[in-house]
Amino acid sequence: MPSQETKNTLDSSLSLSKSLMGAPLGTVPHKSHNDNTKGLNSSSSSSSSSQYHCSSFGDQDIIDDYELAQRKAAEAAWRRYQAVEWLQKMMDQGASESYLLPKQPTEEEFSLALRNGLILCNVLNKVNPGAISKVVENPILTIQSADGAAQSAIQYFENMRNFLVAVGNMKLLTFEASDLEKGGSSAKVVDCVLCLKGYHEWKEAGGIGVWRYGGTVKITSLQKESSSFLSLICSSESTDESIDDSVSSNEYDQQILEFLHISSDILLEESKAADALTFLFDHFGLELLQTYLTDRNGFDQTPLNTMLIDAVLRKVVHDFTRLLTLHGNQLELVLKQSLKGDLDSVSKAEFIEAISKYLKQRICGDSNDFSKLCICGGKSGEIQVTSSQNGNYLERLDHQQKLLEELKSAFQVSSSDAKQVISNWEGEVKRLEHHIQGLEVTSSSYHKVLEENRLLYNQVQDLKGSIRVYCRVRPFLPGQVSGQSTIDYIGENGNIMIMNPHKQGKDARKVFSFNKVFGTNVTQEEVFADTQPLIRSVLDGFNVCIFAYGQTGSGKTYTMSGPDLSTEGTWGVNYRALRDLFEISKSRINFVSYEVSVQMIEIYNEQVRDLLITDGSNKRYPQVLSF
Ligand SMILES: Nc1ncnc2c1ncn2[C@@H]1O[C@H](COP(=O)(O)OP(=O)(O)OP(=O)(O)O)[C@@H](O)[C@H]1O
Repeated sequence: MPSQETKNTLDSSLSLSKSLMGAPLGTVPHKSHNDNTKGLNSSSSSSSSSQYHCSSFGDQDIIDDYELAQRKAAEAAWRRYQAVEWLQKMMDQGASESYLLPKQPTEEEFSLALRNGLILCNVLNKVNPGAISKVVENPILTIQSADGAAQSAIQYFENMRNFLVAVGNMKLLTFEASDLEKGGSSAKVVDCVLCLKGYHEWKEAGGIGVWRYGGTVKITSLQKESSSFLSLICSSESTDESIDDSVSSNEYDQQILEFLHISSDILLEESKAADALTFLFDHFGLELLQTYLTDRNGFDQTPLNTMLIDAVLRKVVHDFTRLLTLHGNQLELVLKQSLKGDLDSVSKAEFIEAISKYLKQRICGDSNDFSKLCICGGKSGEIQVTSSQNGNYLERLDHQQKLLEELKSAFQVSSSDAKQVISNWEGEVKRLEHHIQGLEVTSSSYHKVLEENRLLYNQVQDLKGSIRVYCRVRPFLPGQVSGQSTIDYIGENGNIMIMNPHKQGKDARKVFSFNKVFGTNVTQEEVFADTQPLIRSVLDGFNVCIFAYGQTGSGKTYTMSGPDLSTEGTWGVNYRALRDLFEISKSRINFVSYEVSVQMIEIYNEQVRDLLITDGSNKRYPQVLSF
């Protein structure tokens, strides 16, 4: 990096460059200035004193010239630093040749380091792999001294020649091998390196569009002897040459370069413009081709051959080029008119304003007048076709625009409907959620109540007595002699008074107590009513046993089974109990799963008999007595 003082000098040089853009051209410094980087600090300070000294004498021209020369020297050094910085960056860290190139070399150091061509060839091979197939590696002698360099002249000449040929083939800025010798123009070498750097950066960025060095000129072969504008602005500034009147044209070119200084943003815009032109050609050029190929004269079946295809393609390109040329000419005419033909003293701002004005005119007035600019082989008919096609496109575009609007409004209606439905559903879901929560609360409280009820219910059953004895009085059977009944009295509290007609006095009557006594006229339903609550207790997990006891013919079977199974009204306790059992278990099916099994046995004469046996064996179980 330059020292602070040097940097200040460079900065001031740059700001001077800007201020020169609007300055009258042709001012030439009279004093030469030796471009020595290491002498920049001293030259900077000495120039300050000189400037002060000269101005005290009032010779402003001399001051300006000297200042300009100083600025050019600083700028040349700055460019050289840039070139060196890039070369060092491109060389591998620790490469043998990297130490040859100091960070801020003098012009002589710069030339000496590059003279053997080794750095240049290796860097070029990195930018463009394989550009130089063989690089002669013999750098040691060249750096020792100028004599050493001479000893390896043959080797480095080969490198340099290969480098210059390769750079020339790439259409980049080049220089003469002698420019690296004493008295040569190292500035050209710097230009070549910076040109290579620019090319490398463009390639690294993807290589989009057409690469132009400095944003002004497409690099082709550089004609040194050419005095054309292009070659002039391509030629390098020679700050190490003596600055006198003979280089006034160089000064002029330099200032033009500064005037046309184009930033990287504009380069990007240029690239976009190239893309736009490609799009334009794809869109209109190829449409033009289709128009030419459309059959209008009944030659649809005419076979095409390479020659015809080439001719048609050439015509399309030719017509398209003419269209662009017409635009260019029109632009030139309008600009000249706008600038009133006074092109000798036009400022950049005026030129830009004229272009803006032209653009506005095109947008406001002429943009629809496409037919004027369309060239279809000079045939007015084709122009009309293009105009009508253009009209059709506009109609179609309008139609599609309307359809699009309709679709848009339909979509908005559907969208709002959908939103309404969604919001309704959300409301409904919330309502259901609320309802379910209520049901959950009710359900849980219901189960609590149910449990309480179950406990209380069974407590009641228990309080009624875990063992209950009921007495049922059988009526006289048909055909029985209806003599006097021994039943004297049946009380409500479960007492029954039995009368013995064969006895007298207090022994004639005896009172027996039961839980309840059923008279002769009691129905099967009434008898079961007292037993029924116990069935629910069974399903609540309590053990219940109901059995009938009595002498033969007393009515046990009648009470427990009933006289007629086909008549539900006469069903006894067993059937009614089973019916309730199934009904209650069915009502609890969502909460409890029950298994019901039935066994029917008879104990008679101290023998147990299975009454549900179906094989007719009349099986007995004397061993069951053990339970
Ligand atoms: N409450 C009643 N009302 C009308 N008839 C009855 C009643 N109880 C019993 N009977 C009748 O009395 C008769 C004897 O009854 P049942 O067969 O039920 O007696 P049992 O106690 O079962 O006799 P066993 O022990 O011999 O089997 C039957 O004809 C029956 O229909």
